Amino acid sequence: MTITIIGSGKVGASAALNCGLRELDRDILLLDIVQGLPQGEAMDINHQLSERGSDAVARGSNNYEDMRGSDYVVLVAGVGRKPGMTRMDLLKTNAGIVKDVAGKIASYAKDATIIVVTNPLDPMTYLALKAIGAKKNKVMGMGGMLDLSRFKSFIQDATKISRDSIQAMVISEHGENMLPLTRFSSIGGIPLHEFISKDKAMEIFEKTRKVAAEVIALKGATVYAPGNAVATMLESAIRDKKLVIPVSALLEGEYGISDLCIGVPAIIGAGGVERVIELKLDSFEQDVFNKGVASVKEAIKALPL
Ligand SMILES: NC(=O)c1ccc[n+]([C@@H]2O[C@H](COP(=O)([O-])OP(=O)(O)OC[C@H]3O[C@@H](n4cnc5c(N)ncnc54)[C@H](O)[C@@H]3O)[C@@H](O)[C@H]2O)c1
Ligand SMILES: O=C(O)C[C@H](O)C(=O)O
Repeated sequence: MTITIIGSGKVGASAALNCGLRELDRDILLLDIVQGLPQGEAMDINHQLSERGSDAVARGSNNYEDMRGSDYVVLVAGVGRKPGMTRMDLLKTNAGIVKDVAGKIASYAKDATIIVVTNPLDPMTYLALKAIGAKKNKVMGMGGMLDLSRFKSFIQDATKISRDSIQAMVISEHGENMLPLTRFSSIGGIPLHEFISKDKAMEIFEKTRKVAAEVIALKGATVYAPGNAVATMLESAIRDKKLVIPVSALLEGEYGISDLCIGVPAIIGAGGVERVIELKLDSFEQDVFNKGVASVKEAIKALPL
């Protein structure tokens, strides 16, 4: 079995390290167009893995043929946003890269389970799915899983209760219309609203939506949490854990939406996206979700399909 990570920059390398630490696979292949980068990252990662007793081995390559027959592929090639930009501002540049990489995946690992990370996440997930010609359950975007980790960290900050007891959900666009669902979040199974006021919940809602831009303004990119989020999704698929996590998935009637990828809760197992879970949204939540759908729909119109 092989996990191939296409794009060995900051997030690709972090994803490889997190996969290695969890020993999700013995063979982790890092690919990139920059000579030396994936090879150097693989060496550095292996030095840490050997000290941690993990038998996973990373290798680096600039040759797409090396990914032939990979079972899991992470597509994280592309540019990141600069301070002041939205993720959607990357649409044109990254669509070209994702289309090109999707062609390689179609040639060498068409049947793989694919996790898309490149931004803007929801349109890129849709583009990859269509350009690869993969089955819809085999392609999912990583966005909500990362938003969720931020949301949980703000809940912990507000309540000072163990992160282990916090359950939360974030859906909709991984972008300007992100929807942290305070109503579907809980601590120890007890609704979040028993612990924090409505005002505090609203404050956390806004912080979750904006915090990635804050990290980018401070250090240039988000790195560790995205790498971990990718590994959590892969772990659920590889170990058939059937975690309920938010992923960008192709909707075909769920939430009244068709032919569009957007963040929704789903069961992730050996079959990939095994089931999309539909939630009954209230009017405020539905309004944000509708805006997310409209934004992704508009972006899809501009894709090189
Ligand atoms: N979905 C999310 O939650 C999430 C989180 C973090 C970052 N991202 C996105 O992930 C992408 C990568 O971020 P990063 O910080 O790792 O960027 P980075 O610049 O550090 O790395 C990107 C890498 O992609 C490589 N690349 C470009 N074109 C390629 C191609 N055709 N084939 C192979 N490799 C290619 C580059 O050489 C570079 O090494 C960005 O679009 C960023 O916005 C998404
Ligand atoms: O915010 C970004 O541009 C990167 C990524 O989507 C994130 O949420 O960390």
